[in-house]
Amino acid sequence: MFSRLSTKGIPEYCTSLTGNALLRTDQLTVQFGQQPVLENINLSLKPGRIVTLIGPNGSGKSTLVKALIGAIKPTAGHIVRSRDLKIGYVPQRLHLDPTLPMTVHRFINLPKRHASRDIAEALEQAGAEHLLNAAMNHLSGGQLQRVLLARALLSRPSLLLLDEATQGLDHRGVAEFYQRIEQIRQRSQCAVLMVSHDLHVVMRTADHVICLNRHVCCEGQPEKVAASPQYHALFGDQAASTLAFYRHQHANPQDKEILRHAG
Ligand SMILES: Nc1ncnc2c1ncn2[C@@H]1O[C@H](COP(=O)(O)OP(=O)(O)OP(=O)(O)O)[C@@H](O)[C@H]1O
Repeated sequence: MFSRLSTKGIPEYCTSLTGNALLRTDQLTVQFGQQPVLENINLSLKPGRIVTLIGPNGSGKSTLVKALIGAIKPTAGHIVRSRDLKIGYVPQRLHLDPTLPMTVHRFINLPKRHASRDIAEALEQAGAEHLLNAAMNHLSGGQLQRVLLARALLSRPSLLLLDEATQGLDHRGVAEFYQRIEQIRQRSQCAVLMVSHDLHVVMRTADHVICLNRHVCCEGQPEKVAASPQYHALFGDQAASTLAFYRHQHANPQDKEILRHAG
């Protein structure tokens, strides 16, 4: 069923996938020197689904995302990917030389140029159409995230990977960003895997939540995860408040709409 890919640029530990998953990991394990960081991770990403990865600081979330994009080689296990998989990646941070003048237009055309029509469409989807000629080093945190999202969308990804893309945004910015991801998912039916610390928003927007602490502690639909002892052991008081929030929302569905608008 699976075969080694010979496609240039795809690491040899990645194999191809048939069936409806876009990407799957089998017993994925990463160690830095003697330090185990990820142990036996099995996950599956399917078109049109939003999967959120949560876990405490240092639990291996970014390492997992980097392994999925091929930037970190697993110590053991496999990454199994569909042949037509196209990944759009929004990094946690971007380090740009503040003395280097660069417009959004120029940044988005690095390392390769894109047609103006495609750039306009990606910026529009990311809510950044007005930023085309803005200077990169003058962008606010929220504007920069939208530009990074637009850049990731340019490849028309079948899988969008977001590593704490809402870091540093205020509540409203976080809510808007997640709404945008939801619209993109509906429009393109791409799969989304995002790393997040925004537990309330995660519980409201994800289809599937994976709780990571070197290994997968628990996973499933938000309600199941929010009620699990493993989640409570990891997140303590914060977990209790997300569960209360989730139950309140479901007991009062009219509040959902109010919250959606209030962010
Ligand atoms: N290149 C590396 N070399 C050595 N150790 C690393 C490397 N990258 C990450 N680590 C270590 O691996 C562990 C997991 O780091 P990772 O960044 O994946 O965690 P995280 O869950 O994304 O954390 P945070 O929520 O703080 O962003 C940490 O102990 C980190 O110090």
